[in-house]
Amino acid sequence: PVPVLDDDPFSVSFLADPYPRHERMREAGPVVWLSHYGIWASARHEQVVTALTDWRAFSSASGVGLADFRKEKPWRVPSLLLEADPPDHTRVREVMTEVLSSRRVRGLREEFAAVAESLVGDLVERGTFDAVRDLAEVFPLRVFPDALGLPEEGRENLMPYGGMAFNGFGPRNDLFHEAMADAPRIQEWINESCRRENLAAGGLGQDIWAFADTGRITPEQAAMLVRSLLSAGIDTTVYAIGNALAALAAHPGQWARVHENPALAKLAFEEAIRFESPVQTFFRTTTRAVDLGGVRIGPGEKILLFLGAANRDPRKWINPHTLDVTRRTAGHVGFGTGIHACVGQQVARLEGDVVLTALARRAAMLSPTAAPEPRPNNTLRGFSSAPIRVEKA
Ligand code: HEM
Ligand SMILES: CC(C)Cc1ccc(C(=O)O)cc1
Repeated sequence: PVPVLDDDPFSVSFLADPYPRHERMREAGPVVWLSHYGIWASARHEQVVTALTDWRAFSSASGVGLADFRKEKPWRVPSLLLEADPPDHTRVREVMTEVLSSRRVRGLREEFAAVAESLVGDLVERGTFDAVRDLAEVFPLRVFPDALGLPEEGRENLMPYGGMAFNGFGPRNDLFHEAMADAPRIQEWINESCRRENLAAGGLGQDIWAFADTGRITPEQAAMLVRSLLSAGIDTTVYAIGNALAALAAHPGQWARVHENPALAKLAFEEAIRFESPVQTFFRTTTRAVDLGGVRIGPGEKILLFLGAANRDPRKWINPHTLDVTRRTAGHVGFGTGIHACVGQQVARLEGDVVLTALARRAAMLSPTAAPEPRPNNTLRGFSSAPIRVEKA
């Protein structure tokens, strides 16, 4: 018989302390039934990877949230990337991969590093600061909108829009409704920001629009692909950098290793994404009856994939609950895997690398001055505050 659990994985109590609940789910079986929402779920690495890899049986086109687009109107026009399957997904993914190529991202390093050095230099001089409010929420909003080519005014709408996108994958709970409170105005600003005339030459937005000139994509698709960058490119890195800083401050032995060898910064960021995955969950919808981990799932059913739990599955990781900046992180699903694997992961890695490198060179020690304040979100795990003290090198 299939194990049945009555957890509400989108409740504030679950989101505030997910790891014991993940453990219970993993131990109950490879696939479980969550009766609260009437959905399937897996918290194990093997089944999460199987579902993400088998896009034919586990589709994104019915939405990657709880809402099934075949049964209810999505809160916004579905993404051409995230909420599409091949063949529709294939061509726009190729364009996005070219727009966010390694060479293009390498070209961002100098500017990103300069901003990180300046910001971190000032904060280390201060001696104590809030890793989230003063750094994790500031740095991405300094560098990414500029890389995109967004106008200066209105950028304060970016995190709230990310809040809509990420809470929008969950049920219509309080987190969802609070995020959507100002939806029409924010969506208007987002749609304006996707228009070609509002994007600066030389930015990633214009790079996308240039593909419309070649006929590879239509102008409508170009606007929607810019919207994808606005949806996915800010809150994810804000939470990831905040999580990395909070985790490293809580593990002084790990920070000491990064400080003595700043080249470890990139690996430390990757391990932090495994250890405290910014993106905790999202869904797939079955297109046929399918067997997953010995459990038979019928067609047209939602399955919730716990990436954060898969990244701590003892069947895959040694000492999964330990932060180890020298760990071999290959195989973590913090950026997903398969055809929808994060197309912006090189940008994310660059941001984490330059921030942690700048700090590694300047701070001999980090220590928390108060417990980090969780910031509940239906999809993202992170903090609204993480006060730390730094000891100058
Ligand atoms: C640490 C930061 C980030 C994390 C943890 C993250 C995580 C993810 C994950 C797990 C997926 C897979 C979704 C799925 O399989 O349904 C994904 C897809 C995606 N990400 Fe990221 N992401 C991050 C940063 C970014 C950035 C900076 C950008 C833009 C520059 C970006 C753009 C996208 C896009 C467009 C997709 C959809 C790809 C597709 O469906 O083909 N992400 N991301
Ligand atoms: C982890 C993913 C769910 C992040 C994400 C959000 C939105 C989009 C989009 O294309 O709008 C793409 C990726």
